Amino acid sequence: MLSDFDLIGTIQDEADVPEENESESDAEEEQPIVLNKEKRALKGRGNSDFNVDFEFGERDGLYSEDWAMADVMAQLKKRKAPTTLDEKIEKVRKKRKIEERAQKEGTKTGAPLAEEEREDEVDDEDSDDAKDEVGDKETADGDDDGGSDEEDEFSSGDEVLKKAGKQPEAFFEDASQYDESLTFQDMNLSRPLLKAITTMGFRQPTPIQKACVPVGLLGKDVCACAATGTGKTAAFMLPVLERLLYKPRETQVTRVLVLVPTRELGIQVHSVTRQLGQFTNITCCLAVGGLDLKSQEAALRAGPDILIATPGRLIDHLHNTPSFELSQIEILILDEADRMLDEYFEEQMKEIIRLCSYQRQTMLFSATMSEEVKDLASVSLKQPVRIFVNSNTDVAPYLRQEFVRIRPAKEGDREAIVAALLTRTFQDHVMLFTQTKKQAHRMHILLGLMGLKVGELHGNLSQTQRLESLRRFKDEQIDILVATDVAARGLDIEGVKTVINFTMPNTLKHYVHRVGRTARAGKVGRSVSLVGESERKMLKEIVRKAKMPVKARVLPQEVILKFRDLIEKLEKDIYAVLRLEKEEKEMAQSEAKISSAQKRLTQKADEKPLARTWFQTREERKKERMSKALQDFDLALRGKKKRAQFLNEGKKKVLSAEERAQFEILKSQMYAERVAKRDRKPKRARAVPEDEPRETATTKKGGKPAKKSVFDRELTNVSKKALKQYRAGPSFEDRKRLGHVHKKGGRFKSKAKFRRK
Ligand SMILES: Nc1ncnc2c1ncn2[C@@H]1O[C@H](COP(=O)(O)OP(=O)(O)OP(=O)(O)O)[C@@H](O)[C@H]1O
Repeated sequence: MLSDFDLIGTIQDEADVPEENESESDAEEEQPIVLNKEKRALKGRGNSDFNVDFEFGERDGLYSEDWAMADVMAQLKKRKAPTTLDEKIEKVRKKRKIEERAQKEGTKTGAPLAEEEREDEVDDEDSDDAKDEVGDKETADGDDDGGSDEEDEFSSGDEVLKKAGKQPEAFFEDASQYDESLTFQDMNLSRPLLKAITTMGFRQPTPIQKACVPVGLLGKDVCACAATGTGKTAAFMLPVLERLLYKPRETQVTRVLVLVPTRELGIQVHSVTRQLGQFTNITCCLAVGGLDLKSQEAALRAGPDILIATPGRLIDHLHNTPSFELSQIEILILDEADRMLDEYFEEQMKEIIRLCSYQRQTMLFSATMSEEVKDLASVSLKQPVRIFVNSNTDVAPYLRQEFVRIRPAKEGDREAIVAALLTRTFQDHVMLFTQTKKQAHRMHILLGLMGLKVGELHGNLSQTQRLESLRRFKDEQIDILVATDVAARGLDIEGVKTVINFTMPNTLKHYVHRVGRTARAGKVGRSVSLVGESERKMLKEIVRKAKMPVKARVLPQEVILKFRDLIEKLEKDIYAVLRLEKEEKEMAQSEAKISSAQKRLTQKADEKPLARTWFQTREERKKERMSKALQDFDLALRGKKKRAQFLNEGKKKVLSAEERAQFEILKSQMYAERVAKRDRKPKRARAVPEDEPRETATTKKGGKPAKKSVFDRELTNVSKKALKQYRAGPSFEDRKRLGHVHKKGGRFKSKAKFRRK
């Protein structure tokens, strides 16, 4: 039955998460019934991309990272909502309990059960778990027609070399092979760094650290790929710190820029950097959104050695913090490089790279790579070294991947299944990913009403709320963190045992990052993803790429029904919590209006704060956003009237469980379609017209002219051909086709006349 679902192992629902130190034996226990040849071979010799003998050093437990976060926490705005969401949930829960008790006392027979009893009842069903047939890998892959071009280009270094018998085109050198016996002591690192490494409990370098640190120390440009949780942060930060120590600053300027896609990741990288540099005098500053602008400005003016930033906030500072510029940047690092170069950050990244010094070392890191990274490597890096310790979309080495099938027309079961999994099987250290902020919020309320300890993390929250959720999850005050993809990349939360995907993520790469929040630093972890009919394609791809057995998890139908029933009964309470939230929000809004009006009355005209500037005008920014949004909808709606109807109606009415799930899936489909379309588009290097003004780091601030912008390099390095073509102007045929050629005396003008001088 399940064989047509392309899975190669089945687990009963009660199967629990293995203890971390049981990873090997557990893997043995749950072997797939049939392994294909490829997997048998892999099992026999271990995973060639990841050294299975490698062990992460034990942390000594004494070290705490709290001090490294202290100044960041001090920047948070202390504004607090009158009541937290959990307090509202508790209020509604209590009210419901009182009502139920009163009802029970009134009518002894036929009364609904108290909530705890309902939960117990559901828990008792554990023993009824169904067993199911399993398919095998051979069958699973039967109708899958091979990998994409991208996969070929970004498969592991060994594979590429074997296949092509030559170096990959865009890269000057491949250094994916590393010296396995290399220790931290062999790396020529200074004593303060070695001391910090020991203090942090790192005993031996991870494979990516062994491969990257020596190359980074040589000052070479690097494009590196290694699985999630394998220590990429230290892999780029150690050579950075060593180079700063080796070549001390002459003037107090910022020499290293690390760009990250999310605020939380910025805070984390900043904290790791401070820990690695704790016995040095290297200074490090964090400039991410959501934190206090003024204290960031002051810190930037002091010229910290290393700056860790998110693109938006960095651009804000570049335009509004006097005397802060990037012309002295010696090392530029893009962490999560494929994300940094995707369409979302495209314009901002162009602006930042343009303002960076030409003479710099550039390092790109991610667990997944994309065409955009390859493009940047070829246009903007100097003879980059390619270090692919893992292939492009490998999941973490000790991750056990499971999937729950959502049957056709049963999309509405998703909430019930997740609730069942979280109450019965995966009760703590769980991250639950949803596609939309709205669904994340709903799941927080729903699970909270069921008595679970839950928090949420997504872009609709204030920065204080976001960090508070993370802290509570790390401190084990909450068991489940419901998050959107904002938490999918880079976050290193110790002890996450399980990642649950409410729907399959946008793309395979998103999947790799989400499930990468568990099974980090050599530990085991588990992912459970709900897969509906329309998401099977991605599942097939995951199964095909998996190096460890992939399992199907089956929940008994009666359990799902019980939870559906429970959710239905809680619907009223969810509404009550949402209403409390709305009331509180409206109240806060009117208070804010009154206080800002009062402020305006008392403020003199010349006291008004200066408006901050941005590299795009308001109009341009709006236009860019609109064009992306339109593209989104255009793609999703092409020939799909049903979707249009759904979207139109969906906004107005209260959605059913089915519709909510469909909306989640639709969101990721829209994204995936857009990415696919973008990848299909032939890429052309941008040639800068000669008359287009080129603003550079130094000319902008009124200094001497800068040497070369990134686009100059594009012109000289890659697109010589494009430049030649551009200078030559459009060909005669092209102009004729475009109607730019006028007949003169019945004859076309000669070709030569249309060539630009
Ligand atoms: N040599 C080492 N020995 C022991 N632990 C290590 C070592 N290097 C890194 N770690 C730990 O491994 C964990 C994962 O590291 P890190 O966050 O840098 O991974 P990553 O590869 O950047 O992951 P992602 O792709 O998700 O961003 C961290 O907790 C880090 O402290």
